[in-house]
Amino acid sequence: MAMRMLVLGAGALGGYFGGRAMQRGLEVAFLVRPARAAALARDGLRIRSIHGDLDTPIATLVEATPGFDVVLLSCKAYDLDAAIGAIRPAVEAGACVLPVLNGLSHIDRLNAAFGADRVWGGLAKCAATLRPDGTVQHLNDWHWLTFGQQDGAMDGRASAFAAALGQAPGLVAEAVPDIRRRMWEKLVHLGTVAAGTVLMRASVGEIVRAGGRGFLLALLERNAAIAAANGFPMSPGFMDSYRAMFSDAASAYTASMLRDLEAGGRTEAEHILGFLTDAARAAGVPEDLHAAALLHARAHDQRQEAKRLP
Ligand SMILES: NC(=O)C1=CN([C@@H]2O[C@H](COP(=O)(O)OP(=O)(O)OC[C@H]3O[C@@H](n4cnc5c(N)ncnc54)[C@H](OP(=O)(O)O)[C@@H]3O)[C@@H](O)[C@H]2O)C=CC1
Ligand SMILES: CC(C)(CO)C(=O)C(=O)O
Repeated sequence: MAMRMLVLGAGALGGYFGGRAMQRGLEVAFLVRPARAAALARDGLRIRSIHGDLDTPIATLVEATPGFDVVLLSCKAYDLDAAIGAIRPAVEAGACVLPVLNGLSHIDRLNAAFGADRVWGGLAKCAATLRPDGTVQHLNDWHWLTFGQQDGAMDGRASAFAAALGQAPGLVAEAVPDIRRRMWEKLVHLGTVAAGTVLMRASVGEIVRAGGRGFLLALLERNAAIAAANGFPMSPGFMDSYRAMFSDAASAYTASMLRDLEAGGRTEAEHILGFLTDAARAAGVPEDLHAAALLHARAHDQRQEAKRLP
């Protein structure tokens, strides 16, 4: 019998991974709020991607029901409390939660709500955005969904879910025994691109061409030092590949946080930059660059909330 997946949210990542899971034969329903439900009923799910477009009607729910194996949690961090309430009926009926949120601190909140045996670690290396017309736009060729049970077990439902999703262009799903380390690696990567591109309001290439390679590499080194202080040193190979990425003068790469800010949306500043600023302070790592990026995003969020954006 096909595995059943409930996706909370049909935004950029929820829409992308949910659509790919449908293509792989899983039974997928999207738990959405009324405005998105109405748009999806009218237009269906539309994905535009280098790995193939998708236009399909989808099943939506406005209240979670029992009967799912996995809940893909794909809200922004600032919506987490409401999302926990929304998925509770599915999780209490037996589903596991696979969060794709960036950052780390949501795991503790999910554990407190549902118990660690129901909550997997997870991360997405996939750049996507929801266009104003509701289309999910995949932005590059990254297509990795990585997850794992927190106890590291490789014989449980996480492995079965990875096998059901498979590994093919468009979506490479992998269950791993060391998801905490993988999430720290993602945070070192994301913390660099988010703090760097948000603070400078420019792409990696634009920052490098403006003379900011050292700024980006300082952020990378500091994020790696924070991870190491928390028990997760980055490997030399990891650091070499990300030093190269953050030195590329031709790169158009930006973080989803910069896209949110430029679209006039709210940012996940506290969840990502606030966490890293606190973690830098606790680890004795210089915090000034993170603190400046946090302040910049916080100030934007205040204007955004007060509807004072130009
Ligand atoms: N986009 C990217 O490239 C990447 C994003 N991430 C991380 O993934 C997470 C999701 O990001 P992204 O997909 O970009 O975000 P989006 O804003 O595109 O999508 C989030 C969706 O969650 C929905 N949502 C929020 N709360 C609820 C709720 N209570 N019930 C139903 N739906 C809800 C929103 O619906 P509504 O329309 O009703 O507001 C929205 O559609 C973030 O933590 C981000 O940092 C990680 C890797 C890459
Ligand atoms: C995968 C990555 C780093 C893509 O930029 C991301 O998570 C984000 O921008 O939020």
